[in-house]
Amino acid sequence: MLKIENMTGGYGEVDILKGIDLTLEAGEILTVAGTNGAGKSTLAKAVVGLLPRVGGRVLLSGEDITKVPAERRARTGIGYVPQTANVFSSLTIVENLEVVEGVKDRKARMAEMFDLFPALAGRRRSRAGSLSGGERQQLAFARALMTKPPVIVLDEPTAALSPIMADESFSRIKALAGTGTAVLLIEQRARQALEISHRGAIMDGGKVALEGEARTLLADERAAELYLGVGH
Ligand SMILES: Nc1ncnc2c1ncn2[C@@H]1O[C@H](COP(=O)(O)OP(=O)(O)OP(=O)(O)O)[C@@H](O)[C@H]1O
Repeated sequence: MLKIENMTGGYGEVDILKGIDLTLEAGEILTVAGTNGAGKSTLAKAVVGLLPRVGGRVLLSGEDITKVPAERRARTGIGYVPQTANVFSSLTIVENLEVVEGVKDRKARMAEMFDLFPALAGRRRSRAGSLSGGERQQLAFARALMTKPPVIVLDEPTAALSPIMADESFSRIKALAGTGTAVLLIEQRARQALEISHRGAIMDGGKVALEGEARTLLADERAAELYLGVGH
């Protein structure tokens, strides 16, 4: 579904990404974990088309989309929920969903989103600016799902959430993958993320330091010691 080949790039002249190869199948969750500054968010931006300078290739269903602008990627295939939820604060929840472009059968899709995010359903006429951080994150997630993208990139979706809300978020992500969506999941809560993932990649210094089946990484002592933290 998604193939990243020898991806390099950064914000200026310096390469933050130093040759990343990753693949993601339909219905698969791939957790990308790693130390602060390893380049996880930069990788997410490169995949969705928001990094100023990118080398290598990104293929979506076999099609080279490396040069496709971010807006078109968003409309046709790759949903993105950035670290800081991008919602329109002055618009209501419903309006935030109404303004997403490229949505087929909008009414039915909005109903599905309210089923998936009951907390939003109860506040549909509230302005996004009045929502809690967690609710805003859910709204950003719902906005990204409106077009039914085959691939979704989530940049630390649980960062602003309480442990209970994070659990809910992980369940939702798992259910989403169960419907066939491919999920690239960047997470600080690496252990929990790997527990719902099929595969994992651990980044260090702009490269993939370790990659494999999620359960293998969870059992890997070196991964645990260096990257997954004790007690997480
Ligand atoms: N907008 C930017 N302009 C210039 N450099 C940036 C920008 N954003 C990030 N960087 C740099 O790129 C490197 C990788 O940052 P990135 O945010 O991708 O790491 P990360 O693995 O997501 O870390 P974290 O877990 O802290 O979010 C860091 O050295 C950072 O300073």
